[in-house]
Amino acid sequence: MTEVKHGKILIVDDNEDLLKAAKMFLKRYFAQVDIEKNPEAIPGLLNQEDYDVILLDMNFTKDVVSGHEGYMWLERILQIDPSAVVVLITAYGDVQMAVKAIKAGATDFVLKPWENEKLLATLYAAMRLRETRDEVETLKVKNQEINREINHRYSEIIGQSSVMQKIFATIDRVAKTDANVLILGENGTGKELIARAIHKNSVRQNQNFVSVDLGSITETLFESELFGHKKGSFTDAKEDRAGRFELANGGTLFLDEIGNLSMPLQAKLLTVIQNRRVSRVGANKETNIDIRLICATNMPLYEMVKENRFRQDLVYRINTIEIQLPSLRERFEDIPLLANFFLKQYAEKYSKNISKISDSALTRMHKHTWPGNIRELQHAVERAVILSNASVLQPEDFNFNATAPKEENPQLSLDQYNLDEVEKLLIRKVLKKYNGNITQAASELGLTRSSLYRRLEKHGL
Ligand SMILES: Nc1ncnc2c1ncn2[C@@H]1O[C@H](COP(=O)(O)OP(=O)(O)OP(=O)(O)O)[C@@H](O)[C@H]1O
Repeated sequence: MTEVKHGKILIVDDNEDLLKAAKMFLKRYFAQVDIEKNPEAIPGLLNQEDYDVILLDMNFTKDVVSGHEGYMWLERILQIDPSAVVVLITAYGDVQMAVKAIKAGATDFVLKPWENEKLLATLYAAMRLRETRDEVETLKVKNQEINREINHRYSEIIGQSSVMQKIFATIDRVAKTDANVLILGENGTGKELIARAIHKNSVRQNQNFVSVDLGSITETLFESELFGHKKGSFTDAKEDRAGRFELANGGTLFLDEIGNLSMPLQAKLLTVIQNRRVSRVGANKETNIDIRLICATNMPLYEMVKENRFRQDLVYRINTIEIQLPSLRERFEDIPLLANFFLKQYAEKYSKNISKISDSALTRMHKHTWPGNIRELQHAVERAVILSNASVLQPEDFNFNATAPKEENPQLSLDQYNLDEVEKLLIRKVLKKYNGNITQAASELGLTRSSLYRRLEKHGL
């Protein structure tokens, strides 16, 4: 079976014999080989074709050997396509000139007269460079798109209550500093939203914001996830991988659910935060890391310190600035604002002509305790928007009854064989056991937090 040829090469040289010979040889290896003896045609050609490698002579005018023309055309090419891969053709003795050209942005050079094998090897290496540059470009664009999408999702922090106003003022003050921030608050109160807002308003805004849910990382994978690993350092380490600390280098690292870390892992984390250096699992070399650290938890960290379940020295490292987010129950006055904000968002998303939430529905919302806080309100509005056919949302569009605990101590009965009902009862029971703590409930149920959220949503809990 013949190998499929790929790659587009352009050769620009004033020597027609050289052009023909090179084309004859190279077209056996590349999908397209174009030749051109007049460099003035380069801009036009680059507009028509996306060449992987351009092989460029350095002198075009008869008896001129200065190489100036080569530099000039190299510069032009890189202006048109900054990621172009240009290999220069130079005569013996011009090596100094070629080195200078590489400094000016050329990828490599070949000496005239060349050996075909050497030319081929140089072009293959140049092609690989082009592919890598293309991949990096694609990844950059993808990364920007993902960030734009996430930033859009986290773009607005709604709240007029005095407690939220104080939080906004704190964000303004701390964002510009590099101080470590600890955000405390129940599930769904907006801890990640605040962390992203701090990053977005900081000098690190154009660098990565890397979020790690420590509650969902297993003890065995902790080091490899956070610090990275070298290929072969353990069975599943199929290739070298950077950890989250390295990925966040220059930017912000958000460690969510820090209260869930076991004592041994707290010690490991403390060492890295203190030294600001990480070494990948299986590697000897350490890398300096420059991160802004934001941590969050819904656990009572200070009580845990008293009970020796959380290291005091670690708390002191992470809590330079502390932000305590209120539960939704503590800022009922923000409910109409938040509910209308979500209404607008979901009416648009699901193309529904719903303009309002009725006063009676808003009054009913004030009576609800919102154990899942803003996330619960957001889901409640989303569900109502999907299910309603009217232009104004009414109390019955919200699943308030289902949300109120129906029985104090839900029991599983042996004659209940409906799997959905059993699942619902079980989730309620476990949630009750952990006072609504999603992370702990999910861990007991053997679920990730997001799959527990999906089930809460499904059962209207
Ligand atoms: N003040 C707010 N304005 C608008 N949306 C908010 C606000 N607070 C939270 N949300 C939304 O509520 C949802 C939950 O917020 P977020 O994930 O930041 O909470 P969290 O406290 O980090 O939750 P968890 O403890 O479960 O990780 C998100 O979709 C977020 O956009």
